[in-house]
Amino acid sequence: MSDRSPFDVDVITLTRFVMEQGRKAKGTGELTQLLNSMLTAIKAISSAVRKAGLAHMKINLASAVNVTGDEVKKLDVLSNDLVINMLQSSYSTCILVTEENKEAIVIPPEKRGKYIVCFDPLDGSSNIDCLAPIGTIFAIYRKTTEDEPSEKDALQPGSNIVAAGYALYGSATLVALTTGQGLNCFMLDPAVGEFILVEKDMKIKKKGKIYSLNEGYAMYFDSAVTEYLKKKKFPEDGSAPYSSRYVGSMVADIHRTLLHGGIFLYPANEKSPKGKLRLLYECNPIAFIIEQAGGVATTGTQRVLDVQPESIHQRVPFIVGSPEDVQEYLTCVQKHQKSS
Ligand SMILES: O=P(O)(O)OC[C@H]1O[C@](O)(COP(=O)(O)O)[C@@H](O)[C@@H]1O
Ligand SMILES: [Mg+2]
Ligand SMILES: [Mg+2]
Ligand SMILES: [Mg+2]
Repeated sequence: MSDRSPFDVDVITLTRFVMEQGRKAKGTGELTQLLNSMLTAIKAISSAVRKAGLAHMKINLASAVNVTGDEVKKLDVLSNDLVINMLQSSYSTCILVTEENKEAIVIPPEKRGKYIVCFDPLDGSSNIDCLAPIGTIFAIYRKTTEDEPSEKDALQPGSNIVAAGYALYGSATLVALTTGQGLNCFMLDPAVGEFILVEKDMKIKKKGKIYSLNEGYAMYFDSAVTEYLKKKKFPEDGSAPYSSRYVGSMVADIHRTLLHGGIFLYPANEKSPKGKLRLLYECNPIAFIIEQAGGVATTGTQRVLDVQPESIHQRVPFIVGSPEDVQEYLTCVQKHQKSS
């Protein structure tokens, strides 16, 4: 049909994209199975997120808190169950690590595959009730040992990631996905129930004009963060001050940073000496994604993807974004390290 037709009859769907990547990699198809199962869970979560208000799913579970001390709202639990069930039935995973389960989940032998998935089923849960954007984050690793699968298999540095992605449930539902050959974005077409390729090989700007962090903790920030923020608000070189944007859902803040450039910070502070964000299912996947787009992700003292994890819910300080912006922050860190 002519390319002026309103209906694209050769549209690149995420399912098609994943199959093509799998063919190129001459793989067994197991990663394709895994990614398609993850996408089914994301579509179901997207549908639940959009119905939550009507289905009274936002009623807080009074007493429920998860292992990292977050109050667990019903949508968190539903999203967690969806991802676990879809991944378990994909016959491609052996270990699952999720924010909502204290222990790693060991897949029964008869359903096992070679992949480990670390995921945050619902990111930004404090924003569910006010209908602000929320997301899902995942990172996929290969099992590297022959012995019985255990939590240890998930304690790999982020540099071992095979594939990583996030879903953003905003004004539309978007999936950003990389299998290590660049970052691609797909938008859900609810009429078709498929994710359509909208941004190929996405790259972040070298430098942006937006900084993003929760300034409510300013009295707890260290001197490097305090100095960095002062430079953004009162530039000494006569340039315009940066804008401040903070949604409080990391996926939303990261996607804006990817699109417009700039820097996102969840640094260590007096109240949270390791920061708040978790290495395995928040910082590593986002760091992998940002590096695929030409950005930088640091703990302030080392590249995030080089951190050797010691426990599955460990937290790290997380500073990520445009290379020149992150470098300017690191210069402040080095200056204050020298003077301390
Ligand atoms: O409210 P704070 O301290 O600024 O923390 C906001 C951060 O907490 C989070 O909501 C933590 O993620 P979860 O909602 O998955 O626990 C991030 O999405 C967000 O960046
Ligand atoms: Mg939480
Ligand atoms: Mg989260
Ligand atoms: Mg979460």
